[in-house]
Amino acid sequence: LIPLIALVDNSTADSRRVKADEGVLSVVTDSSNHHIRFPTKSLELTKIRIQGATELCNAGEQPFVGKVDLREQNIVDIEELVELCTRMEEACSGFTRFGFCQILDATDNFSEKMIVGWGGFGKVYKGQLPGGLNVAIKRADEHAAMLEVNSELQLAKLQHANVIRLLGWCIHGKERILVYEFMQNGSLDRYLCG
Ligand SMILES: Nc1ncnc2c1ncn2[C@@H]1O[C@H](COP(=O)(O)OP(=O)(O)OP(=O)(O)O)[C@@H](O)[C@H]1O
Repeated sequence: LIPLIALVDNSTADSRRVKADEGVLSVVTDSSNHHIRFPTKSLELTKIRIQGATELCNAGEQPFVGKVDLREQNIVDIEELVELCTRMEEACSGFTRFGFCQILDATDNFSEKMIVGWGGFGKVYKGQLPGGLNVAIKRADEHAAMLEVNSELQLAKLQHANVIRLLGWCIHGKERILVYEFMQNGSLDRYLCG
């Protein structure tokens, strides 16, 4: 499981080499632009640098050794992915960023039996976090347009007693996942429409 992590700095002529800041892994991309070489084994890759900008994003913790083929990992466009992560970090600041492994654990590997509903965004799974908290995990369909993810996010940012609370999010490869508090009593439409 390789996450969406890259240090890609196109801001200078010798853009292939990305310098490390404190706590940030230094990587060198090869000429095909599809590989990222990790000069050393890192067990604590926690941040990414984007386009030479100063801001750093949490990028989860993953072990990496040597060379990673982004295409094999279904990460087709690393820049898009990095940009998406940045936007999510901005849009969802204050919300937890869940690791994909946490999501897999919580949903028993997206088991069918954990599905509680299906909406315009995609399937909704019931999950349980390690502390025992029940959550609703919304997994965007592969074809779900970015528009839907964004509008879901706009709604999620509303903080109100009568609006389901967004707890966090996860982006992994092509996966777009939102984690909400779980509503034990089901959907309102069941009460309204029977
Ligand atoms: N937080 C939650 N807790 C419990 N169940 C949920 C939660 N969120 C969604 N569900 C279940 O998943 C179903 C689909 O929800 P979702 O919000 O994705 O779509 P919708 O609002 O019903 O439709 P649309 O996305 O098309 O507007 C709901 O009808 C409900 O049964």
